[in-house]
Amino acid sequence: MTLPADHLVNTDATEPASDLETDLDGERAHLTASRAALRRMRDRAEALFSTGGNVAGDAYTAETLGRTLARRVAELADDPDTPLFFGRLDFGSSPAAEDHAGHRYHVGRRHVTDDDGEPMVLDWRAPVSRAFYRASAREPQGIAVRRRFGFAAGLLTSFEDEHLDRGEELGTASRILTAEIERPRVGPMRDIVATIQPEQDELVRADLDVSICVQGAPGTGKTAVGLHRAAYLLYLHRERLRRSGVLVVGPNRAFLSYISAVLPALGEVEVEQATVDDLIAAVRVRAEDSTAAATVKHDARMAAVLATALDAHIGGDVEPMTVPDGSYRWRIGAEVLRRLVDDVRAENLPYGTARERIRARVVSLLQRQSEARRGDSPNDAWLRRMGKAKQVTDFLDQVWPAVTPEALVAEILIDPPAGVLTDDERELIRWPAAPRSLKSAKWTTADLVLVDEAAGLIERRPSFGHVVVDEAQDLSAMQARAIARRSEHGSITLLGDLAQGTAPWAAADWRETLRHLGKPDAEVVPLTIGFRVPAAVVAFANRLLPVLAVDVPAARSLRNDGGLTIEAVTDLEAAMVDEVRAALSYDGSVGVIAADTAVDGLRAALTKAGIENATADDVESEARVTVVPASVVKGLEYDHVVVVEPAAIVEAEPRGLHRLYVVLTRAVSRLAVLHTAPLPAVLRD
Ligand SMILES: Nc1ncnc2c1ncn2[C@@H]1O[C@H](COP(=O)(O)OP(=O)(O)OP(=O)(O)O)[C@@H](O)[C@H]1O
Repeated sequence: MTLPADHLVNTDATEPASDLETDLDGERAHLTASRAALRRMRDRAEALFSTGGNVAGDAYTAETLGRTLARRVAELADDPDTPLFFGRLDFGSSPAAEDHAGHRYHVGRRHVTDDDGEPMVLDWRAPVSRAFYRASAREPQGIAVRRRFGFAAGLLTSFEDEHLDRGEELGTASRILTAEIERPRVGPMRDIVATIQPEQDELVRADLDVSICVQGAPGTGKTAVGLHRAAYLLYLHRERLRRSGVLVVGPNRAFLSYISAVLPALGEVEVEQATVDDLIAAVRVRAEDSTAAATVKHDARMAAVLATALDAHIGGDVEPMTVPDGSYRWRIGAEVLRRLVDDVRAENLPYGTARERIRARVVSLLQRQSEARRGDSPNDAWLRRMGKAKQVTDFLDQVWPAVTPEALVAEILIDPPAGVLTDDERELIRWPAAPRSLKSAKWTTADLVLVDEAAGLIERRPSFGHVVVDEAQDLSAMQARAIARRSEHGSITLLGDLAQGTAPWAAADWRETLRHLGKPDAEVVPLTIGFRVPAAVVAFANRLLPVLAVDVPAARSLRNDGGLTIEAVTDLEAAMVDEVRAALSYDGSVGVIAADTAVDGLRAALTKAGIENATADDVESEARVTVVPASVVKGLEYDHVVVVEPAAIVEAEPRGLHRLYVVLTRAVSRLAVLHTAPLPAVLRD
């Protein structure tokens, strides 16, 4: 197929159109050959997978091999709608080209090799591919020509060349980049591998042991950067991260559904994605706190309250111990036992680990006596029996009693200790009555952070190799500590925007959050190019910034298209239905955003008008219209956004203006604001 010349974009005006078409045909042939090679790779992997069980010696090896091969088969899946490659690098002959001088590489989503093992497509994460994202006219990094490909429905339709060796560079003026950014959104979030920008790439390719905090205005690609960094790190440190794991933390389930397809599309299927509450849910939530009570429970001082309360369990009176053992009786004096407890205490272990350490030391003292008397070493069964001996357990229960996380939290909620909290704060969190049992306790969402903190004091938990935390401005100190416990030996990518902080405890400065996360020295890096929100909409939303009391760097929108309408109406539902109908005449998704309490009414109005609509967490829905409560819209985006009654959104919560800022920055193309009540003063003309 030959395309008309205007489909071809090329910075080299000296090249005649027919040459460009020949070039394009050559690229299409390479695409077809690469797809065929990928299919052969997959066939081979599948054949290995089906025989893997026979060749592997034992069941364990067979299972491990099976898992590896199954993942390999999944990795090699070819999606006909996503291009196998999106770029090409032609290395020149300058010294910077090193071993690649004169070589040409296609860059894509995964490695594809021909039957001789020669690369046909390089994975975007490979070291050579870095130049695709970073090379510039000023620093060509050995590249003579960088080519970007334009695709439509899986078909290669155009390309753009930058002769970096001749000082040509398109940067954000690239038409292929612009088309990608302006492509209508449908369904879940997509990957951005073809168009990662240099400032983003620097973050994506940061080393595994580096923790970073990214502060970026709405739509600057923070989420995209975090997910691509996870994929990059998994590629580079596959074995290490498979053992320890990679975790992505998002603000709510609607957001997690929205981003859930990005990593699998990049071949990464083994990343855990969770909200903080999911991550720490150890008890069933059956009640809600007042905001004031929750704010106390999320305060960092609660860590000290719990630690002190736990410490108070240690150190009852020590009596000498006598343990019967057949015809023998072993004795340990009080002084020896007291010293043993003090020694373990000085080791600063988690409480439960320390209790077991004391048990082990007592058994070892008994063992020494037995060896001296019997002349041989006791077996494992004897050691276990001594460890469980009533006298040993009684001693432990006396000096270091077992405590469960729930019991410890219940203790401080039944009678909040004085010392750290003010009297008012203690009354706020006090349970009106002690529950009959821990099972029947009316735990709240905020109690989850307390139970998790208590669990962390009692038992150390395994650390992920890398944790990506999105919308991190809303983390409370206690939530940050919960994440710190899960990333103690790993690194963190923290993503957020202080201006979008809506939680009562939202961060005012990143250093504080980083300190609670145990990464006080992580660099705070700004992202400043906006890929989502059109400039006119950004300008409107930015009028709120001065009243949000945060110090954040301004961003520049790459989008000069799009539209903004603000309309005072008398019938909100009718006006909303009209707006949605108008939006449906364009391509792309439509999001209606309103105060949480208004959502059901708006959905009913749409349904009555015959317009199919869905909720934000229903990603399977075919409906183009989604009605989203303002409280869950963070991180999401729609081509057309209809915001209904901003005043109600602002009034619904203490940080309502921050919420409105989030709501107004969800639009990719058009934003319509409908109101009956006056807009907040700063938004009025
Ligand atoms: N380099 C890029 N090329 C193309 N599209 C991009 C690029 N970077 C980001 N985008 C797109 O811009 C949109 C916004 O990105 P993303 O959701 O990651 O921003 P964000 O900073 O997390 O926003 P928010 O603050 O609202 O959560 C997404 O559709 C994303 O795919």
